[in-house]
Amino acid sequence: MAITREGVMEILRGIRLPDGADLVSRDMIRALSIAGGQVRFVIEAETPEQARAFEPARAAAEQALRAAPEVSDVQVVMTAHGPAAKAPPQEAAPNLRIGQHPTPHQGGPQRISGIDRILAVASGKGGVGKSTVSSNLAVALARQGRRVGLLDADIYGPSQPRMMGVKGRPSSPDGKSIDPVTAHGVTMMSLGLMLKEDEAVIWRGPMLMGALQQLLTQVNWGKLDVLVIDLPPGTGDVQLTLCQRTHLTGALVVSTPQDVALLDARKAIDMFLKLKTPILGLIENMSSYICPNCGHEAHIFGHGGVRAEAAKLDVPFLGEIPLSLAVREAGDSGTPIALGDGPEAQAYARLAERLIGGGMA
Ligand SMILES: Nc1ncnc2c1ncn2[C@@H]1O[C@H](COP(=O)(O)OP(=O)(O)OP(=O)(O)O)[C@@H](O)[C@H]1O
Repeated sequence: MAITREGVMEILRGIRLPDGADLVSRDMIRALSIAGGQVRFVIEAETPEQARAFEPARAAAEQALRAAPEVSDVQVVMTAHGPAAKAPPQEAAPNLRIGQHPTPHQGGPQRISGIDRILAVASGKGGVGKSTVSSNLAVALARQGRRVGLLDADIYGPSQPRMMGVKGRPSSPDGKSIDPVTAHGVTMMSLGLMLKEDEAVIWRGPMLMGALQQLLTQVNWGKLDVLVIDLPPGTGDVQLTLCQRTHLTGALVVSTPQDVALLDARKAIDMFLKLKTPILGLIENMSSYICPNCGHEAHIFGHGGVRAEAAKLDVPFLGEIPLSLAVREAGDSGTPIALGDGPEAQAYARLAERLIGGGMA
């Protein structure tokens, strides 16, 4: 018989932290997944120091679960929040307004204080997996010890709250600045958290630019090694404003391998070239499909198109992410696949390693 969620929690209640509390009463367990006898979850500490102090508890949790007869394999990952405070579950300051006209701007692209690098994740075409890549890349970078922020700038269709499993409004201590939320070791902010569910954004360009400016400058990001920005698809106002006003380390362009997506990816690349934003590379998403039943590999959207395009345009090819049901399910359930250890998580770990190795993250 497989172990249940309650069974796992019961075992974890027995693991004492240095101050006598336990992992469950402290609400530190995230992304618990039980598949057959395999148990995986994340322990989310509040600071890197706390993560270090709680390491013996992580090891004890793994050992205690392994000893359970219904459990065949255990993986427990410890992640730490950035320095930003965890937001209380409800109520932002009622007088905080998101969506305003932008303030006048002089001079070239500005740096954001406390943030060392900014990566913009872009795509020419909608639905190619840009938001999925952004959240998973953020998680993979955090797992490799980076202090990571994730800004959902997909203002018309913010999907990061769902993909990162975050609910509730961020708080604002003074009606001007906004405390971001944290999830899976990543500090994050999305316009989706400031809107009521089902509320549509019906702003014109200037309001959009003002909202983006607020999200970049009024959020208490704390010290970050890297901020990942999930852009809206295409080549519109948000991209233009971001590249002109903010000092970006560079852009990562996500595409699926088929020609129609590549055509639009080329337009996005052309835009970044014109705006003099470095293109750090192309990522092929939904690259190949491995049937979970028989292991057959199928190339539903083709394969290798993005690598070939990168060679043609003389920009780096950063890697392939397979098309898999697990990626979609993980995104829908708010526990990005990069938290696990399967082939998709490994693809993201390689991508993160490559960016860190190149000084880009
Ligand atoms: N590698 C993958 N395998 C399977 N499903 C995927 C993969 N990547 C993304 N998806 C799924 O495809 C859908 C679209 O992905 P996502 O929202 O990330 O795309 P997007 O490019 O950000 O879209 P939008 O243009 O709406 O912002 C989601 O349901 C997501 O879970």
